[in-house]
Amino acid sequence: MSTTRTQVNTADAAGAGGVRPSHASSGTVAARAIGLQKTYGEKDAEVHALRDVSLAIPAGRFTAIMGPSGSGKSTLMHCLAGLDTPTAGTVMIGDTDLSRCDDTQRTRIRRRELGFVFQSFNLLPVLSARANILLPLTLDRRRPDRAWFDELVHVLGIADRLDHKPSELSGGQQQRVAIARALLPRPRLILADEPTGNLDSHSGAQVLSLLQASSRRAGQTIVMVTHDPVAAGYCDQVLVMADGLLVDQIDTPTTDSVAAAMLRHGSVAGAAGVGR
Ligand SMILES: Nc1ncnc2c1ncn2[C@@H]1O[C@H](COP(=O)(O)OP(=O)(O)OP(=O)(O)O)[C@@H](O)[C@H]1O
Repeated sequence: MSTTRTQVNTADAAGAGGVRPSHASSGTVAARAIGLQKTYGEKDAEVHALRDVSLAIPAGRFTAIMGPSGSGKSTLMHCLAGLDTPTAGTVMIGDTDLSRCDDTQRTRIRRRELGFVFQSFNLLPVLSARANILLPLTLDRRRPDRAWFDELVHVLGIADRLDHKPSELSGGQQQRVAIARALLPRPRLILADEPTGNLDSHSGAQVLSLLQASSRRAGQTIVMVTHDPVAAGYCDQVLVMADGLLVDQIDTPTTDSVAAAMLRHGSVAGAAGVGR
């Protein structure tokens, strides 16, 4: 499908030669996509999920990715996470080019540097909530920070659900277990695909405050896909996707500025999440 959309390129902005985003004062980039393309299917069934996306995720900041359904947000997250291989282009995590890593190196980066919260939670059904939260550290033979574990399960409201299996938890509780699992190892980069999608407004606001504090206090880099302008208002910047392209960037977003951008780019503002 051809497109007349104007493309934004934040990779230039945070790299050489461009206008640096005002908030990226340290200039450090946690992750970068360069000319990223992802095509699913073949011939008549081809879907260009990512057409040509270049962006820089500033370190220590909370970034939202927004855009209409099908615009390529999840595909971008999966490519940034090294879970999906781009058809063309490069993903850099810090200074490491993911495409040049072998499976062992990629696994090490995923375990040591990245944390994920997916729409499907990806909790192991046979394990308790506690064991699920501890799993990334267990696999990496690392000891958990007990105080941080206790704080996380308390703030996320799952302290009394730790001995339950995922099937014994509500969708919102499973989501909060997945968030605790992602945050406990204190990864440098957290990729969260609609982390407040299954939560009521109170729990959603708590999760967003926790994510915001993780970037402001602990310097973690967080990238969150959301459809919700209120959720995006917790972020330092919003990147807007449409038709597999990055089409807009909003610095120091507010609920109103995000809602206006969503309407401009064809999303239904406030369709989901904590804004209702
Ligand atoms: N495994 C796949 N095989 C074929 N097409 C796919 C696959 N995954 C995604 N797509 C297509 O790629 C496009 C982008 O999908 P993606 O899930 O990245 O969009 P999205 O912006 O995250 O959407 P949503 O907001 O609805 O979650 C869509 O047209 C989708 O149907």
